Amino acid sequence: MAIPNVRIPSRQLYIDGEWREPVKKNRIPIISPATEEIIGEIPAATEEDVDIAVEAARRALARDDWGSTTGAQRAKYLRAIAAKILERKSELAKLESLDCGKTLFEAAWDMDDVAASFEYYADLAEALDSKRKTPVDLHLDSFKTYVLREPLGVVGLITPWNYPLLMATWKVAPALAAGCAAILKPSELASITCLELGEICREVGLPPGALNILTGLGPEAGAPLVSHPHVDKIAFTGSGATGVKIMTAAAQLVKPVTLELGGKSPIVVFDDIDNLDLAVEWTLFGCFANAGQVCSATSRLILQESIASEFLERLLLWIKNIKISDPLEEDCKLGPIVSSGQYEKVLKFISKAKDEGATILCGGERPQHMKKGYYVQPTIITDVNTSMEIWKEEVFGPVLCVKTFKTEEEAIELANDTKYGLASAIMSKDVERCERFTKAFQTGIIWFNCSQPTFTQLPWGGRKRSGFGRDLGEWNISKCFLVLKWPQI
Ligand SMILES: NC(=O)C1=CN([C@@H]2O[C@H](COP(=O)(O)OP(=O)(O)OC[C@H]3O[C@@H](n4cnc5c(N)ncnc54)[C@H](O)[C@@H]3O)[C@@H](O)[C@H]2O)C=CC1
Ligand code: BAL
Ligand code: NA
Repeated sequence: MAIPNVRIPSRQLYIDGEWREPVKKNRIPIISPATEEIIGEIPAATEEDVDIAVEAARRALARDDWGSTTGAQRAKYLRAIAAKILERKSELAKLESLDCGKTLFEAAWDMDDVAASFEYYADLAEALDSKRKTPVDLHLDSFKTYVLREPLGVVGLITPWNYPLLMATWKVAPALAAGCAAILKPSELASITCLELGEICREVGLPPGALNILTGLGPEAGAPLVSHPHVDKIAFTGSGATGVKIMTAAAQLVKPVTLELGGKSPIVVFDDIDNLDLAVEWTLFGCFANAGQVCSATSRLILQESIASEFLERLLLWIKNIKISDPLEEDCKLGPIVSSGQYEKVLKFISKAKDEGATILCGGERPQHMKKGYYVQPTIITDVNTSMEIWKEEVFGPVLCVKTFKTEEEAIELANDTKYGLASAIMSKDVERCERFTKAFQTGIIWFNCSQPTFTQLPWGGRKRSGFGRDLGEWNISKCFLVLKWPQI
């Protein structure tokens, strides 16, 4: 099978509209998750570069060419970025796939979503112009006022590796639509396409400093951004542990944060489903898409006892059709885990589950035909109890754990038996029951008879330890990147 060729561009940090070598000249190797070979390198920013980028962002806000733009003017830049993404879609998808190991098919999907997000926030930027000033009637002759919506200022956007360019876009597009100046810090494990976003911004003539892109390590490039006194807000997607560090550091400056921290989401399957195979397909997609490296992956299957054995048999049949290969190969359905560290972590979760007495129904190991690369077989774990680590902790790999239930009450209790609250799914043909679950599920996102479809118009985010704040939708702009004030006139 021919693997498509693509050149990895050599880039510097994107600061003030230009490529700029990191002050300390450090670089980080890019390791292919499919071959374990070094395939390039990215610049590694440190505190010194953060200072330079923050100054560039502040200057952009002070300059008319960015700081005094209307929403309609900013929408033009966003649309131009969307058009360039689509123009380079096939190359960007290949770069994404090479960098983080996701299948080429899924990477191409991501690029469509990236372009659609920029388009969507272009529409919202235009709509902002008429909402900038909202008169409020105080029913008084002596006092008049209005509420003014302004960009929040300089915002730091710290993003993960599972959907590298898409997760960056979910924050960059609304920040620019609102008129903020942004500093994006992508994950050191997958930064290639985010650097290409810098090139695209340069090509479309986005005013210098409006978006700056600092690649580098979390503690060296992310932490100084969080503690910088002139960064007005941090929006973060990633692990709970890093979320806690960010919130703690930001609290010292009373800096607002939004946190999207993943989860351990349930998929509850009732015995009244019409189409067993369709439910099986959604269950597999919900847990194994992107090799399970999805914050909203429905990785706890809660299955009605009466159909459990038949459902599991079908899962096992379907799982055999999942093609595991180099993610750039056509028809690949499951690529590698992003890095050796994450790969080891996933295997450790599986071996701990075994030690705690669970049964590995299938998978659990490296696929024998893949000699190199961080591949893990799609894995189903049964005989799980609620005190086991595999039930409680986010694996971020292709690992599904299963528990059965008899009654609806029991299903609800199991579904909510988690510290997380990002997403949940229910499979049942009983519409009223689905409605009851809408209320019962303690999560921000709820799917009926499917798992994972995501829409740019709808708020994305969690409850409990999955964090707070929302990406996507109009709430993202209004709550994260705009600030309200009112003058008495
Ligand atoms: N919610 C989600 O979508 C994601 C959840 N995760 C979870 O996190 C686990 C570990 O993955 P990691 O790559 O280590 O995630 P991470 O949370 O450490 O990384 C996310 C981002 O935070 C940055 N970062 C790390 N330490 C920082 C600090 N002290 N200050 C500021 N920024 C910092 C990283 O450089 C990266 O850009 C995964 O196994 C998974 O469970 C990982 C990626 C995405
Ligand atoms: N479906 C994309 C959301 C995430 O994993 O962060
Ligand atoms: Na990578």
